[in-house]
Amino acid sequence: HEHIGIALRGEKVLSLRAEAAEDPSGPLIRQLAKDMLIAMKTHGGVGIAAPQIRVSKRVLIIHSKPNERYPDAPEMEPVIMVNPEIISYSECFDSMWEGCLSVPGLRGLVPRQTGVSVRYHDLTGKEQEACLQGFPARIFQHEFDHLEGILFPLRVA
Ligand SMILES: O=C(CSC(=O)[C@H](Cc1ccccc1)CC(F)(F)F)c1ccccc1
Ligand SMILES: [Zn+2]
Repeated sequence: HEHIGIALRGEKVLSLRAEAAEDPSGPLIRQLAKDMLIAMKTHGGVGIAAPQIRVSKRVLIIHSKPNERYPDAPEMEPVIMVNPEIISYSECFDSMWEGCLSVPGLRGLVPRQTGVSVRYHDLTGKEQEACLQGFPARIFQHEFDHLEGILFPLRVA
C-alpha cells in the first residue's frame, strides 16, 4: 500500500478548522477512514485526525492500546468519529505526556480534563454518544484539537 504521509507542524492544513463532513456514511468518508487507519497503524499512533493526512474534514480515530509510556492504557477497538462534538467536560484535570505524529521527536506535559462526554456520527451515519475517561479521553481531546487547528505544544503548561 502506498505510504500515506503525515502532515508536519508548519503545514497550513494543520492550522485550519476542519470542515464538517456532509455525508458521514458516504463513500468519501469511508475511504478517508480507511486511509486514516492505515496511516495511524503505519506510524504506530494511538489516534489520528483527518487533517494529519492532509484532508481538512472533521473525522478522528481513537485507538487506545498499552504502549511503552502507558503500559496500563486500556486496549480498545479503533473508534471512528465523524463530526464529533463535545457535550461536556469533567471538572478534574490531569497532566500527561503527549506526543504527535505531526510533531516528531517532541513530547510535552499537557493539562487536560480527565473525562469528556462526546456526540458523533459513526460510518453508518448513526448518531452516537460516548463518555470517555482516562487515556481514551486524553487521546480524544488531542485529536479534537487537530480538527480546531491546535497542536499539543500550544497547550503545554
Ligand atoms: O504512540 C504514540 C505516538 S503520538 C500519538 O499516538 C498521537 C495521539 C496521542 C498520544 C499520546 C497522548 C495523546 C494523544 C496520535 C497523533 F499524533 F496522531 F495525534 C504515543 C505517544 C505518547 C504516549 C503514548 C503513545
Ligand atoms: Zn496529534
